[in-house]
Amino acid sequence: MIRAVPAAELAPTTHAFPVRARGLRVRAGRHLAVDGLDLDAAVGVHGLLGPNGAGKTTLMRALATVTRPAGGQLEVLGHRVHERGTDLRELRRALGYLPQHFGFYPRFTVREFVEYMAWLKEVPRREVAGAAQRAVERAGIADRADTRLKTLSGGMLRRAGIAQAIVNDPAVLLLDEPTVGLDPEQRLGFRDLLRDLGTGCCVLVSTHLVEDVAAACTDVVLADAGRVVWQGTPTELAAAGGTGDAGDSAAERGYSALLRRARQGVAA
Ligand SMILES: Nc1ncnc2c1ncn2[C@@H]1O[C@H](COP(=O)(O)OP(=O)(O)OP(=O)(O)O)[C@@H](O)[C@H]1O
Repeated sequence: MIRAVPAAELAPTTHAFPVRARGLRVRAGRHLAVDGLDLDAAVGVHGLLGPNGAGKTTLMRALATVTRPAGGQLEVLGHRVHERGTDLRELRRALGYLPQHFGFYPRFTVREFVEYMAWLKEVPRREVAGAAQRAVERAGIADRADTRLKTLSGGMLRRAGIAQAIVNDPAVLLLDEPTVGLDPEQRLGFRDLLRDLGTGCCVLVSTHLVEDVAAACTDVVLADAGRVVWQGTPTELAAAGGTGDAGDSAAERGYSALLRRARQGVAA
């Protein structure tokens, strides 16, 4: 007898939450910079906000599998990152990561750099050139693709960093302060790119620019002292503040109010 195979069994593996953390702890040096963090992140754009030292970069590094968790659970695309012995190679092929500070060979051109990263991500050899071209176009740096990295401005270098992060069409994309150094026009363009990327990918973007999050993210994650203290939509963020809260916009006032309430809750 022939059994009808449900479509779900034929579909590629999908995860309701490509990123799941429970009680996650991650060290930065000797300091527990992430300490008891819970997070569920679905496909979409998640804006990670929080004051200096909240643990955003340390969380990104754990998600990127650069730093092993010190405790708790972290699952990325179903891979149990917290477990010793987990083979992370397959997961790394499906990740894109723009670190806060990234190293590069200054004599490489943008294209060479992006192709090199495609090769490291094990993009099939015959697809590397096309994937790199698409990535530099999406990141808005195609016209400088054959320029050496060492001659680029800070903003252009950031774009090259974004191009290398998306060259493998990642399922989880981690962008640590991607708008640093971008001028206002570039930032507006970057918001469009974020919205576009978030349609099929779980994007986590850390930034201090509350306005970028309000404009381009589907979800806001507020971190403080190594934990997620609030998660909601940009509309909910904007509605959380009042006239007495610090900030130049509704989103900024919401940010101030939520952080204050979280700290009062901790202190109570
Ligand atoms: N190598 C290290 N050794 C000791 N402490 C560290 C180290 N790196 C980071 N820290 C501390 O860990 C905490 C979290 O740092 P992290 O860089 O993750 O925060 P962040 O939210 O990304 O901050 P920022 O917004 O300033 O980038 C900070 O208090 C920082 O001083």
